[in-house]
Order: sequence, then structure tokens, then C-alpha cells
Amino acid sequence: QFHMIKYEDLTSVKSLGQGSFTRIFKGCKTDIRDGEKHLTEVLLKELDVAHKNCWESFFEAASLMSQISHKHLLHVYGISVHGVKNIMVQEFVKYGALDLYLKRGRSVSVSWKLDVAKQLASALNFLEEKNIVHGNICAKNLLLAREGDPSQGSSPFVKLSDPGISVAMLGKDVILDRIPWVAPEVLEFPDNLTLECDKWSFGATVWEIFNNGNAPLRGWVLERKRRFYESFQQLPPSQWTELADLISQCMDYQAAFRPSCRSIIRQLNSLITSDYVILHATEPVTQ
Ligand SMILES: N#Cc1ccc(Nc2nc(N)cc(-n3cnc(CCO)c3)n2)cc1
Repeated sequence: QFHMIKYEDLTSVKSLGQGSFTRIFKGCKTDIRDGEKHLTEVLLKELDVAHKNCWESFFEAASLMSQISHKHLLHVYGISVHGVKNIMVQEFVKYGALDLYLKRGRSVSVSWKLDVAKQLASALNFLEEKNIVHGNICAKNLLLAREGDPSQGSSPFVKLSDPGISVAMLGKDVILDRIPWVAPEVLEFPDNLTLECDKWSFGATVWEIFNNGNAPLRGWVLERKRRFYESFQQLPPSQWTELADLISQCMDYQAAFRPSCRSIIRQLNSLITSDYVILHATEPVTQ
């Protein structure tokens, strides 16, 4: 279901570190179109050999992203298999993962953050309309294509990355480690990812964005994370009550009570017009 890219048409330029079970490289793809040689800057996502057995799930994620197209969904050019190497070839998104961008201490305005949240909500709405579950919504999987001018509040532009290997393929410990992004019901039924699971993850991701990319429950051990769900705890609420309300609606332990994407977008729109935004034009950067 997707384009196969010849390994010899790819060159990797430099390593950019790793995602979970993958390593990522900045690279180049050459293709010949109407007799001309074209070079395209790409992101090469290589599945760790140790997780070679997950290659179906790895490529399923790629095919999900290449079957549909939306301005806030990452474009996947195709895949390349060469010996033990399984490589997903993606568009190179200029500023990389949003969590790292925010952690680098860029002071961005509240309206900048709301803009990003709204773009993610519209990508989720698009997937919901097609009844497609992403399964790994988090700030690390939000890629920043345009910075916008954070202080002038000129708008950023984000793209949702592929979900990677399905959480159902991974061990219990990986699922526990994804607390609080993974919906509570996924711990019991990892094979049954629903659209509601993405709503929960959306809530945790908005929390990250408004906490400057700092991970919620950062550094907690798995046992403590598990107890967080067992005792139905919520993330520390933002002092902006309307935002805290939206996050806790998304992170409702009863999946059926989580809001529709349309409701999420409506609530974000009313947040954007609230006076809190003007009062907190650029939050002081809290390290
Ligand atoms: N310094 C720097 C820098 C690094 C990366 C990019 N670009 C880019 N493009 C993509 N398509 C995907 C990713 N990416 C980043 N982390 C993951 C793993 C979690 O998904 C995926 N990064 C741009 C600048």
C-alpha cells in the first residue's frame, strides 16, 4: 500500500538521535523525474534491528500516513527495505519534535500554544472523520514545520508524525511507561485502540505544550505510574481553569465521556478569544 524506495536512491547525511525502537537520520532521496535528477531532503526513520519482528507494525504506521493526506499530517514518501534494514522515508520537517523545541526554552506565547493545540485537534478531527486511530499522540510526535514568531504570536505550523510501532505489539512495560499519554483502558485491552484513546492522549499533549515541553509525571517509576491510574488521579491542573477543564474532559477515565473533536475545537476557539490570552501574551519562561 505504499511506495517502495530503492536503498541506493537514499543517502543519510547525519544521525539525529532516536525515537522509540528507531533511529532517525537526516538524509537525501534522489529520484529521476522527466529525465531530470531531483534531490529531496528527507528524514530516514530506521527500525532497530532488535525490533525487526515489529516491521509489519512499523510499516503499517507508514502506510496509515501515506494513505491519507492532510496539511497537519506528516507526509511519508515510502519505505525502503535493504537486508536487515527497514527504513521509513518521511518529509524532513524543519524544526523537529515539538517537545525538544519547547524544552530548548523558546518562550512562546499562550496564543502560539493554543494555535498548536488547535492544529493537532484539526488533525485528530480529520482522523476521527475517517475512523482512523493514531495511537501515539504526544508532543514528541508533533513536528514543527514553521516557528512563527513566538513573541509576535505569528502562527507556528505543526504536523502529526506517524504513530510508530503499535502499543499492542510492545510489552506491558512500554505501555506503563507511556502513562499518562496512553488511555487507562489500553492497559487492560492493548489490542483495542479506539478514537477515544486519542482524545485522552490529546489532553496529555496539551498539558505538555502548556508546560513548556516538560513531560508529565517525568521520572516516575513504572509502579508509581501504574498507581496513578489505579487511583484515578489527574495531572496537576493549569491555573487557567478553562484550559484545565478541557484537559480533564479529555482525560476522563470513562472513555465515552471524553468530548468529540468538534467540541474540543469549539472549546479551543473560546479559549483563543478569552482575555487570559491577552493578559498572558508571553509567559515568563519557567525552567
Ligand atoms: N535539530 C534538529 C532537527 C531534528 C529533526 C528535524 N526534522 C524531523 N523531521 C521528521 N519528519 C521527523 C523528525 N523527528 C524528530 N524526532 C522524531 C522521533 C519522534 O517522532 C522524529 N524530525 C529537524 C531538525
